Amino acid sequence: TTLATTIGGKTFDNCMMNAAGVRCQNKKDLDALVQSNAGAYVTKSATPQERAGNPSPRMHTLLKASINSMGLPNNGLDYYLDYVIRDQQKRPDSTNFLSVAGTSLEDNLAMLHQIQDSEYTGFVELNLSCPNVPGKPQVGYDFDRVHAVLEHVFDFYTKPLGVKLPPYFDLVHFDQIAAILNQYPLTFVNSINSIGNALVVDPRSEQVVIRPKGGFGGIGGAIVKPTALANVRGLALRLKPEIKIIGTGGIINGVDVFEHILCGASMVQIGTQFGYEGPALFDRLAKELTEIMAEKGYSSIEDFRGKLKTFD
Ligand SMILES: C=Cc1c(C(=O)O)[nH]c(=O)[nH]c1=O
Repeated sequence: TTLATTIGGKTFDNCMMNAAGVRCQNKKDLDALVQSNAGAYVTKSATPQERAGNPSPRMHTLLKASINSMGLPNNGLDYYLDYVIRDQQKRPDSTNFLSVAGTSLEDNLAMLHQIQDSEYTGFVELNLSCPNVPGKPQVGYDFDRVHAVLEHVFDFYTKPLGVKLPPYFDLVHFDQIAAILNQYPLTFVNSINSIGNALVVDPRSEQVVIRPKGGFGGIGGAIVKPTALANVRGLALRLKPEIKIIGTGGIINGVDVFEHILCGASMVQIGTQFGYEGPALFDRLAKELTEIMAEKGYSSIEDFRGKLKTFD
C-alpha cells in the first residue's frame, strides 16, 4: 500500500501535510515537519515584511473546533524564502510549499516577482482567503478580484503555483470560481481555509473567547468537515483535471483523509488537529489510512480518488 501522490509532476511519498499557519512560523517548527512523516510542509503565509499580527488572546480551541484571528503574524517573506531555498539545497528531491498572503495586490505581485527571480523551484500557495486582517475582505469572495490577481500573476509567474480558497456555500459560486480558475495554468487549488468570521461565546464568563474583532474569527476543526468535503467535491467536479485539489478542513483521523480523497483531493492538509497533536499526527494518520485502504483492497490513493458515489 502506498500513500504517494503526484501534483504538478512532483511525487510526494505521503499525501498528508500541515495546513499553513499551524506550527510552521519558525525554523524550529519547519525543521520538525521536515523530520516528520508528513509528505511536505507549507510555511506560514508570508507578507513582504514581518508582522506581529493581532493582539492575544487570538486563538481558542474547543473539543471539535478552533477559532482564530491571528492576523497574519509571520517573519516576512525573506525568512521563509531563505528557509525553503536552503532546504531544497539540502534535500534537492523534496518539494515543499511557500505560502504568501499579501494584504494588497501590489504586495502579492512584489512577493511573487521576488520568488520568480529567486532560485526557489518548489510550489507557491497564494492565499486568497485570510479572514482576519481587520478592514481587509477575503479576496476569494470577490470573483473580479480573483480574476484580476490571477491575470497579473500569470503575466510573469512561471513556477508551480496554486491558490488557497475560502469555503463557498452556493453551487453557483462553485460554478463561478471554477470558471475563473480554469482559465489559468494553476498547479493546484487548496480548499478550504477556515470558515471566516464565526463567533464563539463563553456562557460562564458571558464573554467572547478571542480579543480581535470583538471575538469574530475563522473556524477550523472537525466541525468544518462537511463544508470542506463539499468544496473539495464541488471543485473536483468543475476544475480541469490538470488542476489538482488539496483538501483541507476537519481532518482528525485516517477516515477523514479517506473521505477527502474520495471527494477528489490529491493531497490533504491538517491544521487544528496538527496544532493539538504535533508531528506524530502524520504517523497515526498514515497508519489509519493504510489500514482502511488494506481493508477495502486499495493499493494506492488513485484506486479511489474522486470516486465518491451518488444515488443516481
Ligand atoms: C493568512 C492568514 C490566516 C489566518 C490568520 O493569520 O489569522 N487565519 C486563518 O484561519 N486563515 C488564514 O489564511
